[in-house]
Amino acid sequence: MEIKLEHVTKKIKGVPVLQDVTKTFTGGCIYGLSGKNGCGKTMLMRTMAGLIYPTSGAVKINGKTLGKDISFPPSMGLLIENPAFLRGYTGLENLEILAKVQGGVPQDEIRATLEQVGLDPDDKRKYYKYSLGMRQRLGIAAAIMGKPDIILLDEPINAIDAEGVSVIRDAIRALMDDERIIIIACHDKEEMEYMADTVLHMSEGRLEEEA
Ligand SMILES: Nc1ncnc2c1ncn2[C@@H]1O[C@H](COP(=O)(O)OP(=O)(O)OP(=O)(O)O)[C@@H](O)[C@H]1O
Repeated sequence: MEIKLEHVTKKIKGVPVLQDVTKTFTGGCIYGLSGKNGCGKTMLMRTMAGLIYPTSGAVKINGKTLGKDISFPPSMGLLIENPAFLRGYTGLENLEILAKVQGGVPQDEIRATLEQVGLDPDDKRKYYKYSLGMRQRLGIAAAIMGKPDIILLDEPINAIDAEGVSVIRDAIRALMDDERIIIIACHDKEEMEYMADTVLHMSEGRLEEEA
């Protein structure tokens, strides 16, 4: 797997939110994106996911340009902001519905994914009764379910307690292999350094690498 950002610039109403970002992400590494609120982490993730297209420059997934050759990365799990789950269904039911849309993830794998993020697949509570942390765990489960080639997680541990953070960290680590690209955005630099293999720092829409 390879995600190549070539001189990616994004302007919104003339204001640059991404500035000349050039970077190649390859499989076998957990990348962290850190930086202050508003520095462009979410915008960069949206761009890599094909949710927005650059004003100039290109995003290539295994050599194919988003918005030109393909619309979205073909195998991708995404957690950005609040995922839209159905309030009247349980966590398991929500993932089953998503799995159908995505072309089928086996039931035992859905249950295992829920357990991996510390949720009980047999919990009968509906989504609207879930706490903020449980909602976030379900969002992570939805993003990693089916083990997609590219996993983009924007602030995955925001509302999660200390014990949960280590559960989530293990779940993400377990997904690592030579092919998969995992990118996590987190404004907590210390936590980021703990979770990721390489931390990239963003400032005012620009990307800088750290040693
Ligand atoms: N829909 C929008 N219209 C105009 N500007 C926007 C829009 N969404 C974000 N921005 C701007 O783009 C810039 C980058 O925002 P982005 O959400 O990528 O930051 P972030 O690093 O993810 O921040 P946070 O840590 O708060 O999530 C900010 O200056 C923000 O104000």
